[in-house]
Amino acid sequence: MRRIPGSVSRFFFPRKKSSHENYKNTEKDWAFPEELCRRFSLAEITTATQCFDASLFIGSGVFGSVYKGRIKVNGDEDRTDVVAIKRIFTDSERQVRQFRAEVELLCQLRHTNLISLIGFCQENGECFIVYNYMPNGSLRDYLYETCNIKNKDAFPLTWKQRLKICIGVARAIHYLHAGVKHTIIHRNVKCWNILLDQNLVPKLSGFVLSKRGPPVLSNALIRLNSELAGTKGYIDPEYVWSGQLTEKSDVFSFGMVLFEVLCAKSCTRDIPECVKKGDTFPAMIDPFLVGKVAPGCLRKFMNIAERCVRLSGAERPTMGEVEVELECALELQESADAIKQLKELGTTASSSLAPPPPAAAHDMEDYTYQDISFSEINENLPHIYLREWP
Ligand SMILES: Nc1ncnc2c1ncn2[C@@H]1O[C@H](COP(=O)(O)OP(=O)(O)OP(=O)(O)O)[C@@H](O)[C@H]1O
Repeated sequence: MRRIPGSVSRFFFPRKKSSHENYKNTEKDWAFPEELCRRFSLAEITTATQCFDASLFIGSGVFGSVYKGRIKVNGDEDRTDVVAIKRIFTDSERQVRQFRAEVELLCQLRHTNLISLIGFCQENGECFIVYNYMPNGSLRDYLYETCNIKNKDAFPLTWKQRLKICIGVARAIHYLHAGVKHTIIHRNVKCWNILLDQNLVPKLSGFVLSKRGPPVLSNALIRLNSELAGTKGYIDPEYVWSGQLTEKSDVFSFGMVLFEVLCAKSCTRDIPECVKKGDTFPAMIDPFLVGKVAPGCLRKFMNIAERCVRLSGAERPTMGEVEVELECALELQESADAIKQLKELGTTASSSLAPPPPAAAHDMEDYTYQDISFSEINENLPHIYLREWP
């Protein structure tokens, strides 16, 4: 049985010493296919970020610091585009390798629900990745890091907005697993890596840990022997035990995201605390959603989430199945809302001569959940969230 290194924090990496000291200055050794994306100069990056001015700093993650910037993307001299520039931490050879791998991977992918790579820069020992700027930040901000919310008008996200975000992310992961020549396993699906554009369209990001598998030829699961990497709380326990990464590892992490979306709580911190206290469903559901989610839709959504986080990968659905079932959950919500609205219109019309204005979903009477049995999911909650690490 594999053991996670003692210093478990957000990420798991076995540490490897750099094999040669000069790794930062190897930009010339990188035969990067430049026709696939722009290579920016360090001067362009410095100008774009006004010398990394603190006012343009967006935030920092494990792999680098992100700045908002303005840069000339096309040849047009007068036009600059708003971008996000990640200044990669380059303390080790591993980080430089990961930077190159992310650039090489992202420049070959195109999907509405994936973050777009605009270009990169590697110069003077510094590495940068330039992405499309996402004005609405990350899904995490809207669920449980609400102090970071950029657009207060969009908070709290409605249930249908959340469902559409989940469907978009499921499409992106399905594309990675089955829509490209070589299957890609993201390995770090989490709410922080789901960015939202101006229309709240989700864009999956954070490809630094992604792994490319063999060509997609059959329905057989891709199994990659890979060193352990991911984020605690989202990482597939089967991958932790076996060291074998499969597409189902992304399915597990996505299942955790689904629970976070429903509860507006973090699966690494808040949900385990609630479960320890003995909280159960439906009390764990985000209070803003209670009564707004149609019972049929809730049943379907919880069923998908519960199957995604099963201990055995073989028992989890594929991302294609998850995508279709989430679309079905959205249809269930829309048809329940339509029926309820019609009923309410009928009641009001019969008690008044003037035709009432159409009721918005949030004005309608609340749904109730007494017909749903939560016992199975409630029994499983400790197994899902209070798992002992091997
Ligand atoms: N393209 C982007 N547009 C707007 N904001 C972004 C973009 N990419 C990242 N950010 C924001 O920059 C901050 C740092 O992001 P980064 O991806 O480096 O780390 P993270 O997602 O917080 O964590 P981790 O490194 O653990 O994945 C986050 O607040 C993130 O939402």
